[in-house]
Amino acid sequence: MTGRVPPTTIAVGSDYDVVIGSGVLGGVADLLGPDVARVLVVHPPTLPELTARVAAGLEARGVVVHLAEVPDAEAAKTATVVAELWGQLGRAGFTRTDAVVGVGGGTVTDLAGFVAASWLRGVRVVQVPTTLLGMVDAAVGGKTGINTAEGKNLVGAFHPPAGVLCDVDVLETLPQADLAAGLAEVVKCGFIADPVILELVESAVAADPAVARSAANPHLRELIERAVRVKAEVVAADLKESSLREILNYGHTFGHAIEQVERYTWRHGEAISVGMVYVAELARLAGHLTGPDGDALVARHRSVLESLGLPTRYSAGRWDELLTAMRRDKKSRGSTLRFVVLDGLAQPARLVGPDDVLLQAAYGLVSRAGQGRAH
Ligand SMILES: NC(=O)c1ccc[n+]([C@@H]2O[C@H](COP(=O)([O-])OP(=O)(O)OC[C@H]3O[C@@H](n4cnc5c(N)ncnc54)[C@H](O)[C@@H]3O)[C@@H](O)[C@H]2O)c1
Ligand SMILES: O=C(O)C(=O)C[C@@H](O)[C@H](O)[C@H](O)COP(=O)(O)O
Ligand SMILES: [Zn+2]
Repeated sequence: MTGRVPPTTIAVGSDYDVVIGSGVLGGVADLLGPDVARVLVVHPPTLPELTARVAAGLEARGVVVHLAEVPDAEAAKTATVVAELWGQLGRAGFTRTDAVVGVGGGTVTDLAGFVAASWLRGVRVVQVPTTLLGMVDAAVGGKTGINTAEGKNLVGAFHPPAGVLCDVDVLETLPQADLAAGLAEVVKCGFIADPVILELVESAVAADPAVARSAANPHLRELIERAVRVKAEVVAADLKESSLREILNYGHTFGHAIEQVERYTWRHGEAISVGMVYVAELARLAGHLTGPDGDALVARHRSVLESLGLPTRYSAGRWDELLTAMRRDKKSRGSTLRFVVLDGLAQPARLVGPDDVLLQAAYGLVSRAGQGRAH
């Protein structure tokens, strides 16, 4: 895929680097610092070989490795799992010079980051994302967290990693649906900040739609780098989401609600795909997207996402549950819902407290009786 291309390093402000390339996994030990004696490697059950490679690399540098296998996917992001990992760290005597390494998709990097943020009030974490979504989004930016029964990512901390290593070779084994889910967050970066991303996706789809949705997408490396650059720039300016960072949450108010209502049986990127179409429709109804250009931009959301095999519709008849979940969105202020919308391509804005009639009308435009993930 990207075999001979040298690694690219993208700095997140002056805090840490995201390294993207082929065979970059060996860099984990260098990011942990000279004092580290113990490392907890948090990993899913699906990646035994990759985990063993990371562990062997650390052991070769004299580090004592403790492996923590956690449940796959969203089941990892629970208080129960966090408490188990705290127990493991305590029994092994982890001190402030020791560290956590997250090897896995976004669920693992969110969990590992939160465990590192909370242990002894903060130890070093190095993130080794193994999904496209983890590389372009979850592992970058220091947002860590877990879910509670009441909603998505309701408990967490801002805890930037010491570094992020994105080894693009590992994407070869990623299931196609997970690759496409990662592309949803890449496309998000295209709509909020970097339209070249959309052009690259559209040209790959025009050449071969099946290839465009796979790790063989000829633009994949550039897409990863562009999405990471968008995120790095935003996060460097506003780590704690006082304002600008909210744009990375485009499509997430409705998307997170779908995830919760569906009890996390939808992939995050799939839910965010529908969420982006929802908020594009809402922006049009609320007068943020107007005229033929506005119509075309809403249509482009559907065409790009559907061309990648991503869902753009959600079942009808779930409005009350969705609204309850949306009210717990972190962008809400009191009982006022706030959405990231577009005033145009790469022109993010905020929609504050839209009328319930508009909210529900936008739902009508993305829902169809009896349809779940179908387009
Ligand atoms: N912190 C943030 O800023 C941020 C940003 C975006 C998303 N997220 C979170 O990320 C999570 C979604 O992450 P995800 O899409 O990576 O899902 P995931 O972590 O569930 O991984 C998807 C699936 O791929 C498998 N997998 C991982 N790497 C693989 C590989 N190389 N080969 C084969 N299989 C592999 C996993 O075992 C899992 O079954 C959500 O919880 C979301 O909330 C966080
Ligand atoms: O980094 C951010 O900020 C984001 O919002 C990126 C999102 O893609 C990501 O899903 C994030 O975890 C959502 O955060 P939340 O604050 O809405 O839980
Ligand atoms: Zn997301």
